[in-house]
Amino acid sequence: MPISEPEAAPRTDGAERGPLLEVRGLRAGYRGVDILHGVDLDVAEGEIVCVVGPNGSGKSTVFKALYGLIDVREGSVVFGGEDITSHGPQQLLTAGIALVPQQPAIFPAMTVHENIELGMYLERDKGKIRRRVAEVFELFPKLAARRSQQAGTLSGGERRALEIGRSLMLRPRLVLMDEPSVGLSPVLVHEVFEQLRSLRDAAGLTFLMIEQNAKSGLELSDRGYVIERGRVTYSGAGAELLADDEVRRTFLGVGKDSR
Ligand SMILES: Nc1ncnc2c1ncn2[C@@H]1O[C@H](COP(=O)(O)OP(=O)(O)OP(=O)(O)O)[C@@H](O)[C@H]1O
Repeated sequence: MPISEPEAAPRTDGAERGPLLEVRGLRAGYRGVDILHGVDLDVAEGEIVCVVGPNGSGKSTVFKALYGLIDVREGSVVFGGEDITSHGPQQLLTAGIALVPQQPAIFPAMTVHENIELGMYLERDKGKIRRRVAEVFELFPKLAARRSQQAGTLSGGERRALEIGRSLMLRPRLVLMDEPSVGLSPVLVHEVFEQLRSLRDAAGLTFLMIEQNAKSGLELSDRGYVIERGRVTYSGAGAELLADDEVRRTFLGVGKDSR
């Protein structure tokens, strides 16, 4: 598939070389106060992994620490065998990690095509940009059909797809997704999550997401981590966690909706 053509960064074999992303003993917080008290998590190549947990448990803080937005006080983050602890956003992009933020970051007055191109705004080689845009449109046929449409006229699900598509312009190996379900109706949440799954299957992408919508997130994911008060308290296959009585009682609400 396009994402893994020759220009792409060489892939490692997760089974032989360990996880693509390896987080060990992550300790981080704000103004001298630790929020994360030694978080460990792994993401293998081609996996979809979801971090869930109650409000204020530290999910966003994990992402901020991974993405170099706050200082890591202790612990390490290794990506594809390279120590990337405390790398800033630009270094992480170069290393092959993209972040799709929770807040929509599209430019509504620009077309879908122009928004996608912005994923490579530092690139001067027009041919390369054209080829990458074509790859993204191949993965997102619905966006391709709307390429000349103003991005501001897209539906919520299409906007999310646009942001994901734009993040793929630099051919990341790992995409961090900050609460992809936020602001979307249940139907659109399902659509976006199906999209992630098909991107994984079609383009071999790897996703690590945080989700408040624990049920949808874990249903979609290969594996999940539950974070409580800055510590991982459960981990396992998404389906296993969903079936676990304690996890259901604590995070999903027995007999209630997951949110
Ligand atoms: N910039 C900040 N300064 C100080 N404390 C912060 C800051 N950001 C978050 N916190 C605190 O860190 C703790 C964890 O917050 P975090 O946003 O990581 O939780 P979360 O699990 O993502 O929550 P939610 O599901 O509500 O988004 C909370 O107690 C929060 O008040």
